Amino acid sequence: MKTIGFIGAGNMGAAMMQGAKKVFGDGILFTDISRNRMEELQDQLGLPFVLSNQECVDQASYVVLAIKPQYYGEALEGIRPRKGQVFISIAPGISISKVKALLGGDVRVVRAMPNTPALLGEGMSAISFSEDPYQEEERDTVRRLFDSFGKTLTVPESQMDMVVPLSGSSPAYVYMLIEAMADAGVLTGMPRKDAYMLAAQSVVGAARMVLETGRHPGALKDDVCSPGGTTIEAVKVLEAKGFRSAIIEAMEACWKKAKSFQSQD
Ligand SMILES: NC(=O)C1=CN([C@@H]2O[C@H](COP(=O)(O)OP(=O)(O)OC[C@H]3O[C@@H](n4cnc5c(N)ncnc54)[C@H](OP(=O)(O)O)[C@@H]3O)[C@@H](O)[C@H]2O)C=CC1
Ligand SMILES: O=C(O)[C@@H]1CCC=N1
Repeated sequence: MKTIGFIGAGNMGAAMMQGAKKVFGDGILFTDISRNRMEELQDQLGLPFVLSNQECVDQASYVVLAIKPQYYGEALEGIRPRKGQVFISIAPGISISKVKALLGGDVRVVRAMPNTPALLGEGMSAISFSEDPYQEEERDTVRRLFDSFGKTLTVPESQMDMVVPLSGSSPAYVYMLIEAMADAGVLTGMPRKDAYMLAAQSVVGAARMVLETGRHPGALKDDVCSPGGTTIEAVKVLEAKGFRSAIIEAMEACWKKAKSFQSQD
C-alpha cells in the first residue's frame, strides 16, 4: 500500500509529485489516461504508475484527483473507494459534496487549490477539509503533502472559488506582466534575456517586500514614487489605462468560471 496516489499526471499533478517525492519518497504512485505520459514521468521522477484509476484508489491511502473538472464524472464513474478513504480534489469549482456524491458518499474529501510554482517548491496552496472526523495524523499528512512544494493556507470551503484567481491562476497574469515589461525593454533596445531578469527579479523582490515587511502595498508603492520622478509617470498611465480595474475584472471572470464548474455534469 502506498501513501499517496495521483489520478492525472499533467502539469499540476506532476509538479505536486515532484515536491511530494522529497517527503513521501517511494510512498507515491500515479496513473493517467495517457500511457506515454506515464512512461515519460516514470523516467523523469522515478515513481511507479498503475494502469487504471481503480488500481490507484486500491493501492493508496490518500488519492489526489489532478484531472480537469470537466473530466471528473468520466474519471470517477464506477470507482469503488474504501470506506472513509481520503480524496484530495484540486479542481476549481468542484465542491466537497460533489466529489462525495461522485464517489458514492462514504469518503472524506479535502478540497485544495495549488499552483504551478510548486515545481520550484514555491507553490501557494489553499486547503479545506470536509467536516468529517480526521485523526490529527491524517490532517498532518495532507498538510505535509502541500507543504512539500510551498506554503499552505487552510481556508473555509466558501472561500475556495476565490482562491482560484488569487493564487491558482494568478501566476499566468504575473507571467503576462513580466512578458509585457520585457517587451517594453526590448522596444528600447534591451536584450530580451536581460529584460526578463530585470523584470522577474523585481517581481520576486516586490512580492517578498509585501510578505516580509507586512507593510501596505500602497505604502510600498509610495516609497518607489519619488516626487516629480519617473515612477509616478508610469502610475499615472496605468491608472488611465485601467490597470487595477482590469485585474479586478479579470479575477472576477476567473472566479465566475470556477463557480460554473460546480453545476456542470
Ligand atoms: N495547471 C495549473 O496551474 C493548475 C491546475 N489545477 C487543476 O488541476 C487539475 C489538473 O490540471 P492540469 O494538470 O493543468 O491539467 P492537465 O491536462 O495538464 O493534466 C490532467 C491529466 O489528467 C489526464 N486525464 C484526463 N482524463 C483522465 C482520466 N479519466 N483518468 C486519468 N487521467 C486523466 C490528462 O490526460 P489528457 O491530457 O490526455 O487528457 C492529463 O494528463 C485541473 O482540475 C486544474 O484545474 C489547479 C491549480 C493550478
Ligand atoms: O486554468 C485552470 O483552469 C487551472 C485552475 C487554476 C489554474 N489553472
